[in-house]
Amino acid sequence: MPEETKVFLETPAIPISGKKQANSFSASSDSPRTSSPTLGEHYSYDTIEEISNYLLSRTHIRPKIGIICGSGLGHLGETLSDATYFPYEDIPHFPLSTVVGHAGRMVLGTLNGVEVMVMQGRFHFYEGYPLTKCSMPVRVMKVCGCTHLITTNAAGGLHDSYQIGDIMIVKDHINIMGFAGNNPLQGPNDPRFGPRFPPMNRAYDPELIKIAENLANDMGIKDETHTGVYICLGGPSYETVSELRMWRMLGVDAVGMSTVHEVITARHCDLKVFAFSLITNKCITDYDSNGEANHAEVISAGAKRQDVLATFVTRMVEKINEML
Ligand SMILES: O=P(O)(O)O[C@H]1O[C@H](CO)[C@@H](O)[C@H]1O
Ligand code: HPA
Repeated sequence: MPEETKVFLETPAIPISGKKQANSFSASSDSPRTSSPTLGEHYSYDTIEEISNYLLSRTHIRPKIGIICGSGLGHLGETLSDATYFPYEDIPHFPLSTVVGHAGRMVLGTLNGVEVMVMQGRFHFYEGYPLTKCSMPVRVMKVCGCTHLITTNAAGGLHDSYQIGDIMIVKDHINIMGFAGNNPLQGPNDPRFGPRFPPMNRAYDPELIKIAENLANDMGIKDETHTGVYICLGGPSYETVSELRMWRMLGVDAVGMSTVHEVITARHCDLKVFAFSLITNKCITDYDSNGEANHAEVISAGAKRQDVLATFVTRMVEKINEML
């Protein structure tokens, strides 16, 4: 019997309570209550294991790479072979995706022969989910056996030279929500995930950044690919002209409402991280402009670039797989 099949058969099926907790902010019974309005429900290690076992007991895929698809970028999940699809509403303890362009499914399958797990849709703070909940699936990836996270997003291009459809490889972020006391690692720390005070320099793996830059060159998209700094704002309102000018002054190249909490959670549990933004709109930094940021434009820019992005991610997955 192939080793993979054996693992599948030997993985105990975990009884599922069937309880839905989407949009529920009450503390779970295995967590201490806190008075923080941003902390909400705490996911214990046991709960994360329960979710992971639910997924692994229903597929023979044993992923080493987790992928999060940003707004309008979920098409990648359709390109997997040997795929099992898990709608979020069927996964115990999972929130629901509420944003257009986020299908709300976890997919376990292979990308060019490499076993991966892909989130078609992520969770955002502005949906009403605390950051611990938004980034909980990253811990599920870790417990499922992943060693690497590729996280993608749609973002507004703030750097003058960025055009719609460009890719920005993320080299660093500004955790402005953390400045305001909102961090996904807030609350009790379980050392089985990671240390109380994880470092965040080199959060975006320098070797993976180099590999991605070379890959962009090989793919002939070097001129449309940049390496820059991402900021996650709380949303859902887009930014004012003054806010954008301020971020630009502070060294921000692309603006979004996601990713940073996922990366913090991933580094906390020692996943290697690669992230990129698709520039879906140019940030409006001119008071006289009649343009307005809108989500339809974001989705449509994603749809136009879905094939290039799928190739970019698939080839990154192959490169990472060679390093495993
Ligand atoms: O970051 P992703 O999920 O790609 O989506 C981006 O697009 C939406 C705004 O149009 C926001 O959710 C922003 O974060
Ligand atoms: N601002 C914030 N988030 C975004 C944007 C933007 O311009 N575009 C896509 N996500």
